[in-house]
Formats: sequence, structure tokens, C-alpha cells
Amino acid sequence: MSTMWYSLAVSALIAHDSFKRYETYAIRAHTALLLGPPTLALGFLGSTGLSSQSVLHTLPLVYAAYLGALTVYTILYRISPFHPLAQYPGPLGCKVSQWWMACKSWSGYEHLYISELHHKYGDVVRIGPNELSIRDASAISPIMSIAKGPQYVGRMLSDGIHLPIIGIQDPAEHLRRRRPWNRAFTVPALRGYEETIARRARQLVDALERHNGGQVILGKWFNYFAYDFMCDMAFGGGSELLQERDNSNVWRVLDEGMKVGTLLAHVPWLGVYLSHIPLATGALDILISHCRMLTTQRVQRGATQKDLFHYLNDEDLANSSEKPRAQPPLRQLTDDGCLIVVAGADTTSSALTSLFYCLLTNPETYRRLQDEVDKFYPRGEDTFDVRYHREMRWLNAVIYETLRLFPPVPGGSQRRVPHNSAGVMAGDAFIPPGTSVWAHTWSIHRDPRNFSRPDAFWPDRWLLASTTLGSFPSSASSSAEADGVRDFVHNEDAWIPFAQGQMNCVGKNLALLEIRMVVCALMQRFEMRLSEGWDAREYEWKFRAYLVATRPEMPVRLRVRCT
Ligand code: HEM
Repeated sequence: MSTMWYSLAVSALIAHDSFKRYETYAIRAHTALLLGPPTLALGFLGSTGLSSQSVLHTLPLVYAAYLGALTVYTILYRISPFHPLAQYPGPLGCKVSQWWMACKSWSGYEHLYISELHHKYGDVVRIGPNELSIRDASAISPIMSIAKGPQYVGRMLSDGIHLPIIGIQDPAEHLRRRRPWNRAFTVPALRGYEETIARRARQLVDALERHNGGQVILGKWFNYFAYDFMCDMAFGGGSELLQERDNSNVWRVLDEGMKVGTLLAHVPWLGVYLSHIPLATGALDILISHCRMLTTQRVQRGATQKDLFHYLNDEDLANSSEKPRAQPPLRQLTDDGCLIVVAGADTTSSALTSLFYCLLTNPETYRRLQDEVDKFYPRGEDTFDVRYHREMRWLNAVIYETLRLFPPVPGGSQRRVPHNSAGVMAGDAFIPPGTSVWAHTWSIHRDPRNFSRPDAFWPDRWLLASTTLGSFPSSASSSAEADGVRDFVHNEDAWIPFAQGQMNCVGKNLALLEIRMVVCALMQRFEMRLSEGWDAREYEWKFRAYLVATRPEMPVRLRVRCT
């Protein structure tokens, strides 16, 4: 009998080592490692001549002892000085289990929690048993060159094999999958989407005009706009929220699905298990099935215009010498289709809502932008003619500053150092193999070592520092002095709302184009102000992160301009 207990203890040790070494999400491997040894032990007991009743009585004890030993080994190892991340500080809960951060993420304030941890522990914090968050700007570039992390396995209820491009961990496969995406966002391709943006933005303006003198929840309208446009742009149509409103609760499903997805991002293995149970995750299941349906319909229907799937389905290569070896599998296309709505619509709507929040709480900035829009697009001038965008320095400064202060993906990007590598140096930190690591956008954007007055909405900083947006204006310089900013700090490398490097946001230029077109159209047509009685501080309090930031309802009064 004692030999059996001893063997069980050793088996638990071996199982712990296998989990640690291979970190597999394969359900068969989990079953074998979790249930195999105690089942064998019970078989052994049966063969010693023990009655089946005694074996049955011992059964719970054997399983409990084995799983208990496995749990104890795991916890002891994670908090021991032998763990590769032992040198990095962090809360005990984070070191012990990923469930700690999973629970924190449910509130939507994970970005603030991690920011607090950085204040308390410094630039490198252990936020999971095998996970680090880094606030040091010099670490951004090395982190962004590492392969993607496993969060999307859980987030997308993946089987661990099929994933949208954003979650592909093998760099060579990511590069292969990225090629059609890159073709879809070249300058000529972007030009092809301008008319669709303009059509939807016109529809937005018309719909808002019907509320002249009244109150609207502006963010909702941006949701409708962004979703309708993204469906046009990706699938060649399929949504009319601007016309019909959100009767089928697309956005509620999206918000709820993202919440569940955020929890699962911390425990990817659970996402793999739930992917085998139909409707186990409610909204997330509905969201993913809906996106799969849109993609399948689009692929079966074929192209009616040069939409995103024109490129993702290699239709653009039909007459080219660069012919693909084979048509992309439907599963690959539907996996990417699931990403498009979240990556393309939710983020852009979040950015637009935050931008108008910043404008409406900063009347001077609002007025300057109004003047700039009136200068380039006086009444009667087509705001959808994008040729002036580059010259609109204040508009660009306002956009950059909004994305700094309220990044639509506040947590940033996760990467994972491959198990079979030698580790990576990121800034001063050594990141051992098998470690997931985040460059924490929220903390980096609000670090005074990167940006003066980091918590203030101060678009002038972009003019002050500008190399890309124009020359250094003397008026901005004096306003900095008046504001008491003597040692002006501005580190553009630390501005990462779209991440950085080859695996960054491929839709960055499309997003900026959409934002500029919508802002110009709305500023030319309307005067806006926040509804009286609404506490503007609510926006910051209720700005939550479920991968993409969910924004509180912001009531706005608007009036059609007479000029
Ligand atoms: C303001 C709007 C947007 C923001 C702030 C934003 C931000 C981001 C971020 C932070 C990532 C993660 C990159 C990484 O893992 O390092 C990402 C990835 C991605 N975004 Fe965006 N995004 C925006 C708009 C868009 C739009 C309009 C599209 C168009 C469909 C898009 C498509 C994608 C795709 C496909 C990826 C995955 C890229 C890859 O892994 O290669 N995004 N985005």
C-alpha cells in the first residue's frame, strides 16, 4: 500500500513537470496527466486482491491525494526561489494562479489594477505564475518582436489550433497569414474604402440631424456607424444599424462576449474546454457564430466590391503572377472574420467616443478644432475629400492625444517567449523562455518619464514635439511655459495604441482615416455640448477594459450649425 502512495506522489511530481514543460492545451494530455496515475493506482489495488468495495471506498482518497499533491507541488514551485520569475515582484495571488488576474479582469478595471501594481512594484511586475507586465518604454520594441501570446486561445474559444491572425503564435505562420492583410491595407486599397466610409459617415450625419436640438447618446451612434462600415468593408454589407437601430442587440452581445472572452484570456485552457460545449459561454458563442455566418455568406456569395475578403480570400491574386498555391481554407477565413468586428468596429467606435468626450470637456480644444475644420472645410466644402487631412495639425494632435489618454486597447499586446528559446532581454529585464509578457499600454502612456503631465488631455504636446505633423509652433511653445512645463518630455516611441512592429495593428491607417472623416463631418455640421446634469467624471470612472474599452453612455446635446 505504501508503495502505491509513494508512486502516486512521484507521478504527481512528474505530471507537474510535464505541465510546466509543455504547457499543452490538449484535452487528451490533460486527461492522461490528471486521471491516468490515480486510475492506474486503483487498478493496482484491485490486483492485490482487495475487494471491489474497498477499492471503491479508497477511490475518492486516491484521486484527492494525487490531485492535492499536484496542486501543492505547483503552488510551492510557483512561489519558490527556483521559479524563473522568482526575482520579479508581484502580489502572491498572481504568482500562485492565473485565476487571480482572471477575477480582477471581470470588473473591467484590470488596466488600473496593473497600473497600481507598477506604481507599487516598479517597471516589471509578475502578474501571473508565468506572466510579466512591463512599463519600461525601452522594453517595448524587444517585446513586440516576440511571438504572440496564448490569450486568444481562450478569448476566441479556440481548439488551440485554429486562431484568427491576431492570436497566431508561430511567427512564420503569422507572417504567412499577414500577407493578404497587408495587401488589404495598402494605400490604393485604403483609397478604395474611402467612398464606403463617406457613405456611412453621411448616413450618420443625416441620422443625427433628425435629433437637431435634442439629446443623443453619441457613443451608440458611433457603434452603429463603425459596425455598419466594418460589415460593408469586410463582408460587402450585411448590417444596417444606422437605419434600423440595434434591434437584434448586436452590441450587447459584443460587449458581453468580450467580457467572458477577457476572463478566458487569462485561463486559455478553459476556453479550449468550453469550445467543445455548445453555447457554454452564451454571448461569446453567439458573437463568434454570428461572425462565422457573415464570413461564410460572403465567401459563398463572392465579391461585389473590393472588400476585405477580396484580399483575404486571395481573389485579388486571380490574375496576378503571384498566384496562391491553394485557396485559403474556409475555417481560416471564418477565424479571421471573427476578429474583424472586434478589431475593426469596437476599437474605432471607442476611439471616436473618447475623442468627443475629450473635446466636449475641453471647450478651448473644441473651439480650435472647429476653427481648423471651418478653415479647411467651410460650409459647402466636401468633408470627405481627404486631401487636407495631413495638413490638419490640430485634428491630428487631438486624435493622437485621445489615443494616448484613452487607448481603445488599454492592456496592450501580449507576447510569449517560446519555450525552446534562450529568453529575451527587454530593457533591463531578462524574460525567460515560456514567459508571457505585456507592454502595458495604459501604464506606459501615463508614465511621466514618457509624457509631461501624463494624466492631462493636452494635444499641444504633439505640436510641441512634432516632427511628423509639422514644424515647432511658437504659440505652442509659449503655452507649454504658461502651463509650467519646463522640462518637456515627449517620447513618441512610447505611444503604442496600435502596438508596434511587424505584428502590430494592420488596420491603423484605416482607423485613422475613419476617425478623421467622421470628426470633420460632425464638426462641420453640428454644435455639440454635454447634456447638463451629466457628471463628466463618470466617463473616466466607467471606462472599462474587456480587451477593447467599453465606454459609458455619454449624453450629448446637438444643434445643426447655421454658418
Ligand atoms: C483606433 C482603432 C484601433 C486600435 C486602437 C487598434 C489596436 C490594435 C492593437 C493594440 C492590436 C494588437 C496588435 C498586437 O498584437 O501587437 C491590433 C491588432 C489588429 N488590428 Fe487593430 N486597432 C484599431 C483598428 C483596427 C481596424 C479598423 C482594423 C481593420 C479591420 C484592425 C485590424 C486589426 C488586425 C487584423 C489585428 C491583428 C494584426 C496581427 O496580429 O497581425 N484594427 N489592433
